[in-house]
Amino acid sequence: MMVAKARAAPPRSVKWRRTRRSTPNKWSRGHGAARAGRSARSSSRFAPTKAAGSKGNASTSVEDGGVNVPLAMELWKRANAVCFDVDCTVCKDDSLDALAGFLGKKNEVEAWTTRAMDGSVGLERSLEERMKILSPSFDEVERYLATGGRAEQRLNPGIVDLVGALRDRGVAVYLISGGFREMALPVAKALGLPPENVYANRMHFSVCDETGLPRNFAGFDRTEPTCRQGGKPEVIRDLRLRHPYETIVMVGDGITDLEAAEVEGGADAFIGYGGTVARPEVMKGADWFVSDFFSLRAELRRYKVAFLGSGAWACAAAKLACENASGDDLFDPEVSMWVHEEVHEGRPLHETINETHENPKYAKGCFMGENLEASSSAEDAVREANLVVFCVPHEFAHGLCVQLQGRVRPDAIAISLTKGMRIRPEGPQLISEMIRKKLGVADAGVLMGANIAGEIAQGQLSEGTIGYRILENAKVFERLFQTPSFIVTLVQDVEGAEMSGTLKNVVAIAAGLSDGLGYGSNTKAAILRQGLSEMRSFAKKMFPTVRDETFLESCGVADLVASCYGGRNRRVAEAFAREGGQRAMEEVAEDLLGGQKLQGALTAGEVHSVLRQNGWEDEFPLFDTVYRIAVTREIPVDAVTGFMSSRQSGR
Ligand SMILES: NC(=O)C1=CN([C@@H]2O[C@H](COP(=O)(O)OP(=O)(O)OC[C@H]3O[C@@H](n4cnc5c(N)ncnc54)[C@H](O)[C@@H]3O)[C@@H](O)[C@H]2O)C=CC1
Ligand SMILES: O=C(CO)COP(=O)(O)O
Repeated sequence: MMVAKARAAPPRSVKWRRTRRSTPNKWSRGHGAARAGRSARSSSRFAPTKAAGSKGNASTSVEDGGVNVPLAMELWKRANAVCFDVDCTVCKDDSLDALAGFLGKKNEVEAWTTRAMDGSVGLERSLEERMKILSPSFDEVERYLATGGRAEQRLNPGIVDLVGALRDRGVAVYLISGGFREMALPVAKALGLPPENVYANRMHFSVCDETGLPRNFAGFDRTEPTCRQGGKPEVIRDLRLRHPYETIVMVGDGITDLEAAEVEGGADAFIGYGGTVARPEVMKGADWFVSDFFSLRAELRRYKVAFLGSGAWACAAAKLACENASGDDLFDPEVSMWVHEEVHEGRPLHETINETHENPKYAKGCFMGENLEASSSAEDAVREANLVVFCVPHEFAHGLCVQLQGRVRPDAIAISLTKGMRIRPEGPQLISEMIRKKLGVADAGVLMGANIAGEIAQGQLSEGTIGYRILENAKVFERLFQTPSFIVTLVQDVEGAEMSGTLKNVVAIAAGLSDGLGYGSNTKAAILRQGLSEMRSFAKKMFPTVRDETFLESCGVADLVASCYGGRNRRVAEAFAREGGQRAMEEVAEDLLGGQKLQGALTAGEVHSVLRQNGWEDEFPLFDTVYRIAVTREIPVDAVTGFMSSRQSGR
């Protein structure tokens, strides 16, 4: 939650800015946010980066940076309203300076503009002095606007696109100018903004008695807040009263813009713009200082995706994500992937992946896309990510989460593709829950479903189910994974989806045993039926909120069918049964899977520990049987159909 603004309206002197308070909650967000203090986090993205340099009439070389870039970026991405200053921000020049140039009074006026913008005199005084010097007639203003002052030629590079992008995603855009409406309205028009979104001063003109037409300058409207110091925050406070905006960001080049984010009810973040003039006081005080609008555009709503894991499913899912990320403005096109380091054919695996964009050991033939960047460091892979896709075999999940504690952006949202659970003395924990808690991410859902990796890598039609808590986040992941051949459905049942995906691996072992024994379709159907029933009961005992309907989705019955006919658990169990259960299932898996990991046998052991702890073995005869055949090997392989006799005897 946001903390209240500590500072009252700033005094006229510029000195207050040097003693800006430092707020401890670096990552807070929401309505009425106090601007945060300097960030303790540092990363290549957040550290000041060299910008292309100042543009327009700027003379200083500009560095991007700011006192709290991560928070400002976050607020920028979630802003409901953005207020732009006009002169030297949206526009390459100051309209009064330009009008002065047109009237041959440039030097006198410019000196007063600079004094207002760097804060050495109050805005009202500066405006008064400049207008005294200019004193334009109505005709002169009109002629200026029709010639040198044409809005289209005054706009800074990138602003039209930026405003368009903001409006496309439903962000309200306002112009708040310390200049005059006469100059600001054509600018608003050029940006496609309605006049009511413009806050600026108004000129008065005397009226010719004979023609009734406006003639000479007769002062300006002193009731407009924009004509005085503290006027911009006043406008923003007023916007908040009239609209339910949770987050408002101010963008500008001057002290009066910075001030808009310094007071209670003002903007939640201030982005300093140095593309025209880079003012040292503004650079010093801005939450985020940029030298052009392109960096704001690039950051807008961009999700940076990182995959944790590089096995068969991780690679097939990354292929979907890379395809979408490269063509959808919502995402940063570069997708990073953590690769558990190993040497494959004499080379570090991540190097080979970076060269070929394919994982030759775990997902041969699955070209993920040129935009995939593999790394052997999990920390590096997630550093900039705000979308984390977790897909490691479940036995490695806890270790990886511990390793990454405090290394993931807290505003990140995660999705787990891992099928499995964690057993603790106090009971089972969903992997998604562990991710949320250990990694400290804002939300974690799951993507489950009938997703045999090789088939998805080939582009065969498949379905997936996203189990979510927060719909908005699920929609982002839907957009990341859905393709014409991978159809995603959303269910508000993380526990149901994740438990289904986890438990079906145990049933798939039973199906493989049945295949290995040479039984036909009827026996396998009985295993699937019993398995589905036990999956549902177990899931509900663990998590009472689990919904029956979830088992009818791809993550339920469809995954069960796919895995019991086509999966690795089935295949390994079949081979195990053919050998008469002579070797441990892990050994058989090692022979057959070339390093890929079997989840079903481990899960059978984990599920059994819960059954034993609660005395539930009899209620779950299939799960119990799989454990005794595949894990402890205490009963023969052909006991797999024993659950049928237990039904007969009413067990
Ligand atoms: N393969 C599939 O068709 C599907 C798999 N899943 C699930 O996805 C999860 C990941 O499976 P896959 O991507 O298929 O992997 P995989 O089984 O194909 O490959 C094993 C992965 O584990 C990594 N690894 C080995 N030692 C490790 C260690 N000490 N620490 C961390 N990682 C290590 C390997 O580098 C490799 O990336 C599993 O929970 C699985 O059930 C879900 C749907 C489909
Ligand atoms: O989860 C899977 C399919 O949805 C893959 O299962 P296997 O690990 O048994 O291949």
